[in-house]
This record gives sequence, C-alpha cells and structure tokens, in this order.
Amino acid sequence: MKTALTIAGSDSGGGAGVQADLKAFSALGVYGMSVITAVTAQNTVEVRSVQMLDISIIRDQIAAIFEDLPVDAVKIGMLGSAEIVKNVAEELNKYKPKQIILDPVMVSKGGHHLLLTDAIQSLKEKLLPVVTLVTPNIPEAECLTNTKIENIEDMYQACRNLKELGAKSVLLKGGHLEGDPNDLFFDGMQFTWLKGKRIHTKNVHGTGCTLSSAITAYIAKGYSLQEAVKAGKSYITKAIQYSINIGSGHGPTHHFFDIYEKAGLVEREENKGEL
Ligand SMILES: Nc1ncnc2c1ncn2[C@@H]1O[C@H](COP(=O)(O)OP(=O)(O)O)[C@@H](O)[C@H]1O
Ligand SMILES: Cc1ncc(COP(=O)(O)OP(=O)(O)O)c(N)n1
Repeated sequence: MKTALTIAGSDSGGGAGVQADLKAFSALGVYGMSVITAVTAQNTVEVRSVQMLDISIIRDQIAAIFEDLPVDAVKIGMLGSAEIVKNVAEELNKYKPKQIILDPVMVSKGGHHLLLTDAIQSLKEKLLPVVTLVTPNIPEAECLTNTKIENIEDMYQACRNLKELGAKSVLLKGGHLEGDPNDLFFDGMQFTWLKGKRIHTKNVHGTGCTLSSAITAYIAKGYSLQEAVKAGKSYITKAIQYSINIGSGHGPTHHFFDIYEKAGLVEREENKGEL
C-alpha cells in the first residue's frame, strides 16, 4: 500500500487542514499519516482560535513516523510560526523524504492569519528550496514574491520568481482571480495551464488543502508531477461540484464523490449552497 504524510493544522470543522488531507488520501486509496502542528477551533464560518503545538511534540511525531513507517510522499500545510517552519525543515532534512508538496497556507477564507508574518521569510529560506512542488494561491504567491498578480502575464512572472527563490516546480492556483479558475503549472522549464470552469457555490472551504493533498496522494501512487497535478485538478473540480451544504458559512469539499456517483446518490442536485 502506498502511503502519504500530512504535516498540517487540525480544523475542528473537518473541512480543511489535516482532516481534509486524510480524507483525500483515503478517497484515493493511499494510507494516511499526520503530524499536527496546530489546533484550530474552526467551523464553516470562522477560525475562533489557534493553539500552536510545542516544538518537541511536533518533532516527536515526525520522528515516530519516519523511524517506523514508510512515507511515499509528504504534504505540508499550516505551519503557524517561524519556529515550527525551522524545526519541520530540520526534520525533513534529516529524514529526506523524496517527494514533498508545500501548500504555503497563510490566511483562512475568513481572513484569520494561520502563519505569523515573521514566518514568511523562514518559509522562503528553509522550505521552498527543499520541496518538490509549491502550490500557492494568488495572495500567497504575491506575498512570497513581493509582487502584484492581476493577470495571466503576472502569473507567468510569479512562477519564474518562485523558481528564482529556489522552488523546483510551482502550481499557481488561479481561483482568486476573476473568471474561470485556471491554474498554471511550471516544472522549472515548461508551463502548462490546468483549465477549469468556475462552479457557482459558496461551499469552497478547504479547496487548497484538498487539491494539494490529492496531488500528494497521486505522487505517492507513482504518478509523474505533471500527471499528478492534472489528476489533482480533476479531483478538486469534482470535490467542489459535490461540495457539502452544511454549516452557515462555506461548506466543505466532498471527497467520496465517486462512491456517490456510482451509488446514484443525488447529493449534487440537492446542493442548496449553489448561488
Ligand atoms: N468556484 C470554483 N470552481 C471551480 N474550481 C475552483 C473554484 N474555486 C477554486 N477552484 C479551484 O480550486 C483549487 C484551489 O484554489 P484556490 O481557491 O485558488 O486556493 P486556496 O483554497 O488555497 O485559496 C484550484 O484548482 C482552483 O482553480
Ligand atoms: C487548519 C487549517 N489549515 C489550512 C486552512 C486553509 O485551507 P484552504 O484549503 O486554503 O481553505 P480555506 O481556509 O480557504 O477555506 C484552514 N482553514 N485551516
């Protein structure tokens, strides 16, 4: 069985973070493991509070996994602080997993900061050069490159700038720009557009986590990076089409849409979350 590890924060509402990652791993038939960096009190409306975990328990979780279990691919999500970034980078440099996907989580949909501002520099210096793929959304890429991204030309330039900063490959997500959500994949040499059609629903909590963990699962299964990002884009599109209309804010993505489709369940038609 192929395996994947997520190093990320916990979302009590189950839509993002470690919970979304483990659901995506399971839905794609990959054995999931987790290192929790922070606990958030969160639902579909807001992040109420955040408690970052002590460095010692974060390092211990990583060591416990790598000293016993096989890890085919690692996904990194919310890290929270510069100290956590530094220590996670040290542990990864020690155990050297071959495939690391970094979702540089900074701010939740509701505007809550999930990465302290002073940690951004550490993320750029200590993690960006170590990972296989980085998957920023537009505001995260703007922050990492200190530039404005308003159009397609800016997206190309941001990918090149991220490469200059040490990234081996980049998936720049276009969901935050107007129009259809087209993502740009840069393998360090060539660009590939992953085109999407905007789905009009408010239930988009955890989309970034879902996409990066699906890509991680596909890489764990042996897909090439190019195949994995394409398969990940199809997965997130279905996960949003079938997103779950629960809670009074942004409902979560659906990970088991295949089972629903095959069983003829009509969850999508019943989705009152569509705008
Ligand atoms: N309304 C939507 N319809 C279809 N795809 C979307 C929609 N919103 C986002 N996506 C896609 O979901 C993925 C996550 O995108 P994005 O929302 O930009 O990231 P994040 O959740 O990190 O802010 C991307 O592949 C993006 O193109
Ligand atoms: C614990 C935790 N980690 C990450 C996020 C951000 O997830 P994302 O997929 O970008 O989804 P939204 O916050 O945009 O809904 C999170 N909220 N919580």
